[in-house]
Amino acid sequence: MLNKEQYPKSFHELVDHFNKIGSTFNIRKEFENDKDGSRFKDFSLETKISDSVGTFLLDFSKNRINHETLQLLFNLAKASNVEQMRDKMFSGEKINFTEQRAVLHTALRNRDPNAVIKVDGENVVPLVRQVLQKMRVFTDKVRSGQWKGYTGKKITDVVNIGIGGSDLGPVMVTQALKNYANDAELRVHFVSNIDGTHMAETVKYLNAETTLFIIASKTFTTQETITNAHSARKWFLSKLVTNSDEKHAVGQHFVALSTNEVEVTKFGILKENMFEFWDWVGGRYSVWSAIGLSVALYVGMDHFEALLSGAFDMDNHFLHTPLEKNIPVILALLGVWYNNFYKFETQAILPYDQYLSRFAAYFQQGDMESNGKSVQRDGSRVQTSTGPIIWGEPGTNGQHAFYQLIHQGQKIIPCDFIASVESHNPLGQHHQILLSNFFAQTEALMKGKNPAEVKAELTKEGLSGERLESLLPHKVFDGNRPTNSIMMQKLTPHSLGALVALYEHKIFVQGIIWNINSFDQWGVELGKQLAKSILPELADKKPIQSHDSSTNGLINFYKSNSKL
Ligand SMILES: O=P(O)(O)OC[C@H]1O[C@H](O)[C@@H](O)[C@@H](O)[C@@H]1O
Repeated sequence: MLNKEQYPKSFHELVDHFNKIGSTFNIRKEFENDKDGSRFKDFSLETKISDSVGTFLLDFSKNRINHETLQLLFNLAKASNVEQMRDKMFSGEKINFTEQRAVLHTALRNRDPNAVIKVDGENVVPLVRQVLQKMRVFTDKVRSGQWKGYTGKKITDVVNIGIGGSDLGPVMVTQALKNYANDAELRVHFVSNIDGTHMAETVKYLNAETTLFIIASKTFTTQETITNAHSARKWFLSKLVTNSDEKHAVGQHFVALSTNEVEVTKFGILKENMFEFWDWVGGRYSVWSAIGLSVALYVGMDHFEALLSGAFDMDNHFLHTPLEKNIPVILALLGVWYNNFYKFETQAILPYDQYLSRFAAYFQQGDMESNGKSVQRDGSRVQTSTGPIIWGEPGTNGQHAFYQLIHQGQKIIPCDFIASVESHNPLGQHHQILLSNFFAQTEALMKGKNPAEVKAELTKEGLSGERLESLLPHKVFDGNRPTNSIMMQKLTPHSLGALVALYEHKIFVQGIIWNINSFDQWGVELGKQLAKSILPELADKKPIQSHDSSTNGLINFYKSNSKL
């Protein structure tokens, strides 16, 4: 039950509004009554983000909303102090109060030459720019071949060892910007999983003489990353000839991205080979920091900085556009409408772009680690639903996998469809076929197919009588399934930066409305703690009794069957 005092008046007005229209609202009917085509005009935004990013079109007309719904949602955003909290975040206030940290991934991509952003009285902008400059010098050296491996050869392969925010961003962005890279010259690989298979399969065909390892870890204490880093070093050292200078060789092949200089140095990585970032950069927002080094190596520093500029342009849109025209705010509010009033639990992100194949996976962490919370800022229990379950795959692959459920399942899945007008690979008719699917899916999800339409279709196919009647219900589509469509001109470093920042800000706005701290992640701790206590128990074959019967049973099964 909602506690009336906890939610602003606008929330309760939305409850009433939902009770009035929620169960009967039909998007198809709205379009059927939309004789002058105003629904698209009223519920879409064509916004030029900047010259370099270009125009984003957000069509949100295929949602279960009318003008009143939107107005009430904007009221909710205002009553929740979204604008004030946004300004606090950008100005470096410690809004991540459980960790007593500022939330300043936006400072990493601030391109204003005169910007001043202070944390504890210190302007962080010069620090950010120093690291960017260091990244430029380093990436230029590696890419040009000036940086040599221990036998004097040019680096051909980069292995980023990291997990969570120190992996997913670089994985997603290097994939997205593959067109800007040259795999014949320099390839990137990612090892995240503690499963030895990940490391073993990655280094299998690599040449130690031409491989550079990046150890990416904000804390430099993450078990998976540090274990993988030690294994990488062991593999690397095993490839050296007997009289090599190990320390020197490691120096040429291992660099670190971290906030923790002490641990980096302990590992044996020289300070000059450490690229620093700061505790006010959250792991899942760190691709804009030194954590993006693998991206910069792969596509070059100019393209990496273009990514930052694109994000900065979206930051400015978010900062300076009234809520009613603010793309991240609108996406966030639509999500709140479905999450808190319709009680839809999941949200699919469906890019019609092979380059964005890891985009949904990236925002699984971005969204679910940020807003998968149950406690409000004052420590009391949240009385409504919070972060959605995020999932998705690129179209058209998803169409042949899980779209059946989206079209005809009992669950309603609001979906974001993302596509570009132009393809980097205009192979024959491929792009038009891709886009025809992109357009068709949201139309089909909205319209569905009613029994009369199915009947007419089956009759035309020559079916009648019992066969027709028995088949009919199976071919009916309810429709009324909500979608957003986001279109941009082309997937470039600029537009990608803007797109990622757009989703980051969507997550931010929702976190503010739910009154939670979107910037800590205590929920990942418990499993880690328990794993640490279980590890020593796996050292021998002696059965254990220290857990519940299920956990004991599983551990003892392993122990009795392993070759310990
Ligand atoms: O970069 P690190 O410190 O290795 O952390 C890696 C990941 O660890 C945990 O899962 C969380 O804290 C994530 O937010 C983080 O991205």
